[in-house]
Amino acid sequence: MTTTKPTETLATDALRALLYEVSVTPKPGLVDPASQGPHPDMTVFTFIDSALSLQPYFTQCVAVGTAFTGSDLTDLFSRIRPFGVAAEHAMRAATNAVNTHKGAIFSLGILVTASAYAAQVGLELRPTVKEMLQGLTTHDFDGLADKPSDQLTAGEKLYLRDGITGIRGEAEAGYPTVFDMALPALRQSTGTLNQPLLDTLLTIVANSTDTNLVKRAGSADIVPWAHQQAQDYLTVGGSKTAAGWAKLVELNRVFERDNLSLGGSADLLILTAFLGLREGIIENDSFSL
Ligand SMILES: CC(C)(COP(=O)(O)OP(=O)(O)OC[C@H]1O[C@@H](n2cnc3c(N)ncnc32)[C@H](O[C@H]2O[C@H](COP(=O)(O)OP(=O)(O)OP(=O)(O)O)[C@@H](O)[C@H]2O)[C@@H]1O)[C@@H](O)C(=O)NCCC(=O)NCCS
Ligand SMILES: Nc1ncnc2[nH]cnc12
Repeated sequence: MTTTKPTETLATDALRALLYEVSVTPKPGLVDPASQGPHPDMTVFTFIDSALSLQPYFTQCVAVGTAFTGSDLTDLFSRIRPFGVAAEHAMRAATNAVNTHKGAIFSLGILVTASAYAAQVGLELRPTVKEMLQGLTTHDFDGLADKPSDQLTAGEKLYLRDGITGIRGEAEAGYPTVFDMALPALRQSTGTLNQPLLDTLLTIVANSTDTNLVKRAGSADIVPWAHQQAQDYLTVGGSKTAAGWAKLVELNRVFERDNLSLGGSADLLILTAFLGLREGIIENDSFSL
C-alpha cells in the first residue's frame, strides 16, 4: 500500500476510522445508529465517547513510532503496550466500564505506530507490523495452562479450548484478512461510503475467525455457518441488490435473536477504513469510484 498523507494526520484518521465503522448501518451482530444489536450495554453514543477518549493514545503512538531508532521492532511494540493498557482504562472511564474498543486499541494502535515508524524510515507498512509482533502468540500464550481459569480472558480461553489464536494470530501474521481480503475488496467497491464498508464488513466475516462470535455462540462450529451466511450475501450482490439487502436484514434479525457478536470483525473493518483513509480510497466522507 502507498500513502502520501502526512504523519500529522495519523491520529485523526484513526479516530475517523472508529467513527466511520460505528456509523455504518445495518450491521449484523453490531451496534450502529439504528440498532444496539446484541449489545444491550452499548449504543452508538457509547462508541463516540469511547473513540474520543482514545485521541491521546493515538497521538502517543505516533510520537513513539516517529521517535523510535532501535533495530529490534519488537521493542517498538513493547514501548506502546503500556500506553494501550492505559488507553483501555481511558476507554472504560468514558463508557461506564463497557468494553467497546479493547481489540481496536490493540490493533489500531499497532497500525498507527507502525505507520509513523515506516514513514520515518521509508519502509512498507505490513512488513513493519509483522516485525513488531514477531513471537506475540508464543509470548502471550506461554504458560497459559498455569494461569488461574478465573483470570483468563475470552481469547485465552478459546486458545486453550480450540487453539484459536484470534486477534493475536491475525496481528502476528500481519493482518491477512485486512491486507489480502478486505482492503482489495474496498479498493474495488463503488457507491456511497456506507455500501462499500458494509460489503467490506461481510467480506471480513466470510474470511476470519471472530473470537467474540465463537464466545457468544459457545462453540467454534459457528464459524463455518457465519462464513456461509456472509458469502451468500456477497454472492447475491451485497449492498447493491435487493436480494443482498434482504439477506442483510435477515442476518441482523438472526444475530440479534441468537445474541451473536461480530466485535472482532468490526475491528478489522476499522483497520480497513483506516488504511482506506491513508491510501485516499476514502476521502472527506466521500468514496472515490
Ligand atoms: C492483545 C489483547 C487485546 C487480547 O485481549 P484478549 O485476551 O481479551 O483477546 P480476545 O478476546 O481474543 O480479543 C480481544 C478483542 O479483540 C477483538 N477480536 C476478536 N477476534 C478478532 C480477530 N479475529 N481479529 C481482530 N480482532 C479480534 C475483539 O474486540 C472487539 O470486540 C469487543 C466488543 O465486542 P463484545 O462482544 O461486546 O466484547 P465483550 O464485551 O468482551 O463481550 P460480551 O461480554 O459483550 O459478550 C471490543 O473489544 C472490540 O474491540 C475482542 O474482544 C490484550 O490481551 C492486550 O494485550 N491488551 C493490552 C493493550 C495492548 O496490548 N495494546 C498494545 C498497544 S498497540
Ligand atoms: N459497532 C460495534 N458494535 C459492537 N462491537 C464493536 N466493536 C467495534 N465496533 C463495534
